[in-house]
Amino acid sequence: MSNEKELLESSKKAAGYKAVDDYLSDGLRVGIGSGSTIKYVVDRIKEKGLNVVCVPTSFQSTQLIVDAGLTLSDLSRTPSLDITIDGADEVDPDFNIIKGGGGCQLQEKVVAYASKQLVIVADYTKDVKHLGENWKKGIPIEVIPMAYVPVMKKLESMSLTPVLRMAVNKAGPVVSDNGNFIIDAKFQPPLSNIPQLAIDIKMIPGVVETGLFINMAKKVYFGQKDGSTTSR
Ligand SMILES: O=C[C@H](O)[C@H](O)[C@H](O)COP(=O)(O)O
Repeated sequence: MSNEKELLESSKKAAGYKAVDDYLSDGLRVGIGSGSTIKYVVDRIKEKGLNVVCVPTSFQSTQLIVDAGLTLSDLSRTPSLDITIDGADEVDPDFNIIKGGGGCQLQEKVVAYASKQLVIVADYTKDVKHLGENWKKGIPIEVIPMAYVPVMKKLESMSLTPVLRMAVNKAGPVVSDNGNFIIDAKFQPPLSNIPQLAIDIKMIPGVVETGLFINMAKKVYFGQKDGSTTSR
């Protein structure tokens, strides 16, 4: 691993460990987010031997929980959660968040909404003044397949630049855990009125969910290069 990659990994680990240490205890019902930082949350839960019930937010998250030997549940059995810990692609000072770099934003938002609180864990590159400062891939938007062309046209009329997310080791588009497509709506920062933009995108017929998480997280941990964490 290059030095920069190592620093990034240790910052993810720092954030994941700190959130578990500060927020989790035996008996809690916990939403487990998705992405590379969440791996460290699961590692820490396992390391501490915490007796928690885990509800996943993706296929990847389910695998992490199962592989770690933690108790797996779902929203049918455990519809109310004490807390969800999840990653982020970017967080601005108003706690507007972009998620969905891994295409998991739909289940992540459903699980976060079922939780009393959402705690975000992220590396130092995600801590920004304006959304789009470091994250250049746009706002991930999950759409039903038959609607993707008109949804893209509508997004264009909203001054966004939509791109259908393509698979890497498969021909054609990425298919989400829910059988849908993902459009990445690129934008020129800074965005204005992000809460309204989130509503406007969500209102387009065919859109299932957006990766804009507004007013959902109250606490964010950013891992730093030296292995410490900052929070807000
Ligand atoms: O779809 C993916 C999720 O929203 C992730 O939580 C987000 O992309 C951050 O992932 P990572 O921890 O790998 O940066």
